Amino acid sequence: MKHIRNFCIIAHIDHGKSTLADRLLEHTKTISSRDMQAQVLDDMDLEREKGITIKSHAIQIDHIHKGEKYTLNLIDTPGHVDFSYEVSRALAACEGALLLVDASQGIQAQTISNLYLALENDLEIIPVINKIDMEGAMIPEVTDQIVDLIGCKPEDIIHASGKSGIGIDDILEAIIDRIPAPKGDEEAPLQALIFDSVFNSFRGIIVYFRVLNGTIHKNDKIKFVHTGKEYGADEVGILKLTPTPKQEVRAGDVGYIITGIKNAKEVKVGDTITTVANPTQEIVKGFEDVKPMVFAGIFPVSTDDFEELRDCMEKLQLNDASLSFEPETSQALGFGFRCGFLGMLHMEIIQERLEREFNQTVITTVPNVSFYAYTTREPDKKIIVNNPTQMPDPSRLDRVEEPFIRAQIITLPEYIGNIMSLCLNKRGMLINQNYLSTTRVELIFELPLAEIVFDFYDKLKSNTRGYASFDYQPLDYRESDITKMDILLNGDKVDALSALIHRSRAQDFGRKLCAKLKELLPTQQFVIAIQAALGAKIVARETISAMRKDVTAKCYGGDISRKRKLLEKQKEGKKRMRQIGNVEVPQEAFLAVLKLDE
Ligand SMILES: Nc1nc2c(ncn2[C@@H]2O[C@H](COP(=O)(O)OP(=O)(O)OP(=O)(O)O)[C@@H](O)[C@H]2O)c(=O)[nH]1
Repeated sequence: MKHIRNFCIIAHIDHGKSTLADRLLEHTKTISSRDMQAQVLDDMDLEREKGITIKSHAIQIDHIHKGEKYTLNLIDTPGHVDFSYEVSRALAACEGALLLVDASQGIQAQTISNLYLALENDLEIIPVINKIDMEGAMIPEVTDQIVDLIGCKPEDIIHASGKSGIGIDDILEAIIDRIPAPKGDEEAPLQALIFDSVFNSFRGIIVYFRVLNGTIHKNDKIKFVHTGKEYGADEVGILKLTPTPKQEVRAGDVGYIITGIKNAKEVKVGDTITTVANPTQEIVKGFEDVKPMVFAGIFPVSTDDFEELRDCMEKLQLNDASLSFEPETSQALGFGFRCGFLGMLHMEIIQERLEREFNQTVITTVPNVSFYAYTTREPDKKIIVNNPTQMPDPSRLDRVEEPFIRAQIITLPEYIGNIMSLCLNKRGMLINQNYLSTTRVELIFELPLAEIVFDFYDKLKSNTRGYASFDYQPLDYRESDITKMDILLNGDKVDALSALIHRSRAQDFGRKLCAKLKELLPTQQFVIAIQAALGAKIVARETISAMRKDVTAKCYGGDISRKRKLLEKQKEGKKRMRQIGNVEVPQEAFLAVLKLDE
């Protein structure tokens, strides 16, 4: 165990984690140059296409240092704020973290939040200034920022470039010298923490764990403490580039196990594995349950596929413990699921994974945050509203509360004005303004979550020409004037298009939404009236006149790749469309809220 080091790489998004991981793997010959490809750990197609890490990835590196052989378990983690739950789980399996800071960008919002997560887990931090090969590298400035932030000495900071390979030896040496070896007793009863799992169509369910105490052997009879279920350890092993079977995995190490688990629900991330013969008395402290930030419905395009969709969602949940869902019925869309996501990017990824990995064609409905509502009859009883249809009728409604967040924005002083007007426009309040140096300022705002989940990040970027980073934490619930906006097509209310909105915005929102729907709904052989209503009051109206129908020309508004995708989908025989009354509604229309023009 003296020769094991478990570490992860944490950083703000795009500061170069995956590229640095590639260099570490290459340098230690974990991957031969023949197998090497850029961002080798990002093995999902989606990760490669988007150039972002979505999942944490574990891999074992063998490394000889001063004549002794070491085993280094590396866990690469995502940088985007939507995936910080992945990061916190990865941290629990490590004793140390490389904290990368891009030399041209300096410390950004997620550098700080990920650092705090690492410190909460008592990890040894190795600060690294990365991308020093870049022309815009500001090494002295970034050094000062890091020294200020973590209170280390300038000489503790390693200078590196994942691109050109500078500093890789120094990093390997620091991992071995500075990160403590794992503690634990190989002879004690088995205690292994499940930190991830995945459904593999050939092998079944693969569970990833970190052994804290004891040893897990092939063919051991094991038990999951939380569920109480017992299994045979058909295969145990370690995580090389591909899973590599072993006779045993000992305390301190990271590994995988394959058992005959059939039901995805039996595996819970954060659960403890022990043996039936010599069970541990202690449960490892698991992970906090994730709190979803955004809710939306996911419906099969054809109602017959509901059970199949449920099965796929359960399998996907194995690999993404932050996804939550429960059955929902919509008048317009039939049976589906109300799902909780960590953010909009997460929602998009889930939809894409369902389509790519599980071959499902789904419709996603208007996302909203979770509100609390109270009725006049029972003013103390909180009703959780994750779906506009759960909002009590206005005549019974006492009050509504909405979630607020604390946002931290780091930017250049010249953009303070733009950011102030953006945040005030989003019903935000400035709480603090703090100069980190003469060229960098940190702004703290309190904002309603509903105002930031959809397009805030994009707006922030465009208002600051990219010179702002952003992170947020949930704060509390505050009373607010939230109202339900209904959409009617030819006089029929379409529940899947309803939205919850602050009253001050409602009129304007209704008008824009009707205009957008007019663009997105295909013209049909009859007139379609689109109306927005607050209670019984119609606040906006648009009309689509009758015309001969041309599905692709109208509903995808000229976006070629979307159009091609639609055509492909149609070839497969399933359109992402729903017939509501006599109106055909394409997927895009359900998400029209996200595309409203300012
Ligand atoms: N010049 C230079 N560019 C780099 C270096 N390391 C990474 N990059 C570039 O920076 C971008 C982001 O790198 P990634 O390794 O994908 O960053 P990441 O932190 O893993 O991103 P996420 O996982 O999505 O958070 C890519 O375009 C890389 O080519 C470096 O050392 N020097």
